[in-house]
Amino acid sequence: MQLNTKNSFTQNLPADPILENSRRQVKSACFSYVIPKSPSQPEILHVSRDMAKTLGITEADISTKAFLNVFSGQQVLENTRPYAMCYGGHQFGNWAGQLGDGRAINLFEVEHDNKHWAVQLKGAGETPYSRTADGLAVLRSSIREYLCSEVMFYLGVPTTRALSLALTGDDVLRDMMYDGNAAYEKGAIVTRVAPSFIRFGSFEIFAARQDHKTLKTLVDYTIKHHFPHLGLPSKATYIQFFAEVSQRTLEMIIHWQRVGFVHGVMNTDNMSILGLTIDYGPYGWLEGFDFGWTPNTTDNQHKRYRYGNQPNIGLWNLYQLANALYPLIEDTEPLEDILETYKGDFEKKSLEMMRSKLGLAQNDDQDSMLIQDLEDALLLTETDMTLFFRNLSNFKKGDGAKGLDIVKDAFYIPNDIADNVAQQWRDWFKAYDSRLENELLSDEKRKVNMNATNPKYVLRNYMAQLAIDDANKGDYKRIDELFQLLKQPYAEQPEYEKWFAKRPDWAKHKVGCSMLSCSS
Ligand SMILES: Nc1ncnc2c1ncn2[C@@H]1O[C@H](COP(=O)(O)OP(=O)(O)OP(=O)(O)O)[C@@H](O)[C@H]1O
Ligand SMILES: [Mg+2]
Repeated sequence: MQLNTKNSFTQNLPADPILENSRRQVKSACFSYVIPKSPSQPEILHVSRDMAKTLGITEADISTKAFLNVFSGQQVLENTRPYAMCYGGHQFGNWAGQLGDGRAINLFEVEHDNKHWAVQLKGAGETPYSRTADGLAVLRSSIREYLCSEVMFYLGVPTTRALSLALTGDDVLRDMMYDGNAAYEKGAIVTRVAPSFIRFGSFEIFAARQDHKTLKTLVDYTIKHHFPHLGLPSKATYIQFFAEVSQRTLEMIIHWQRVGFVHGVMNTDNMSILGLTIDYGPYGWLEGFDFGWTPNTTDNQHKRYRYGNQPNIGLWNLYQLANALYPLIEDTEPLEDILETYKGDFEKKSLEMMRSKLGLAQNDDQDSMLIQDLEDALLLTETDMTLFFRNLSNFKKGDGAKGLDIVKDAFYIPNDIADNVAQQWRDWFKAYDSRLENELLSDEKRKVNMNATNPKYVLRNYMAQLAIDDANKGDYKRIDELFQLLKQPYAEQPEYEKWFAKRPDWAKHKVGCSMLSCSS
């Protein structure tokens, strides 16, 4: 395996001088050197071929001992030096102090085809940032992270990627529902890839410690390496930097809303500075369309990170980042303007996104009303988001009276739609139908456009759980089946039609399907 490795992060940023792998507060440094734990019986379960190719890893490389060793933490490549990054974060609205890579270990960077990637193992053992935990990850959460990050990529959502999923051969103790029933589970490692894993919390930690020198070093590094088009460091450049991060964050969240993805733990330590979805923990996919839904049981009470609140939380998190950058800018006004812009852009971009889901290429002043009425109707009875929007593309001009039949499959209890609900839907379809009269595209063309924005297949919560249940029994075929299916989430793929269906009844209240804890 010939990788064109680089070490720009460690070469350009201050290192923790202590080399011992013990838990500690790390000051004035962006990272600590650390060696991954040696797995006792590593095994590669799945590899993302596209991702491998992007890094310059060939098909032949994938089956080598070197590939297994490097991406299970067994072997450190020559001329590379693994490290864990220091960051802090606001968790559920409160400053949590130093967090850092407690179980992520960066291996190296790779340059290939003029692109620069950071490669890291998640679950490869303890680091100075592990606090009270073990640095490990279990198979169930690793399958979820591995599949979902690649699925998001194929859905066109900005995201960190995954290269491989490996078993370590070691058991890991977890109390999955935090109810005193701890049990051993299989340990696993996901190799993650992104241009950078720097988070909002990477900056917050230095601002909180009033270490403005290291803060500036990290901001300048980030701009030079990841936002080079913004130019040399200056106050104006820092403001531009914040504006671009805001924009990217908003764009990412609008994509989440489009596909029905609920992140589940939008703490500032889980916000990428590049606007990539990061940390696939207790995330979930909407089944019934519901602004109030979150899969994360830890957040059950306040539902801070519910579907409908994600854009607001994006803004809240950007406030924290603005506070962290303030010492370098010393002027609140431009930062406040950018946050105001986020609010306006959010309205604009949500409307654009919903228009595209409805196949509306023209602008009409009444569209926000039409969309509001649709959202009201979707909330009346449990209505599957993915099925609804996908089936809506079969609607043809003049179909007003048939609308309900066209989307009927999306209702969880189709035979039990109350008269007033049915009436509300009929009214909505009538309005939609007359709105379509302003559209210039043919029914066929509109359908093509809608199907490019409304996925036919997503990683439904129960689908990942089926793959996990099989994997816990030693059968890994379902991981590959879902991987292959979700590489083309917008394509019809008739051979996979069985996955174009509502959540089955058994999954409604099952742990791992509708409920997820942070235990991973
Ligand atoms: N098993 C663990 N061992 C050590 N540290 C952990 C463990 N699980 C979580 N942490 C740490 O707790 C903090 C919050 O955890 P969170 O669940 O957001 O992250 P994560 O899933 O471990 O990682 P990432 O954000 O890199 O995807 C992070 O600092 C993380 O490294
Ligand atoms: Mg995290």
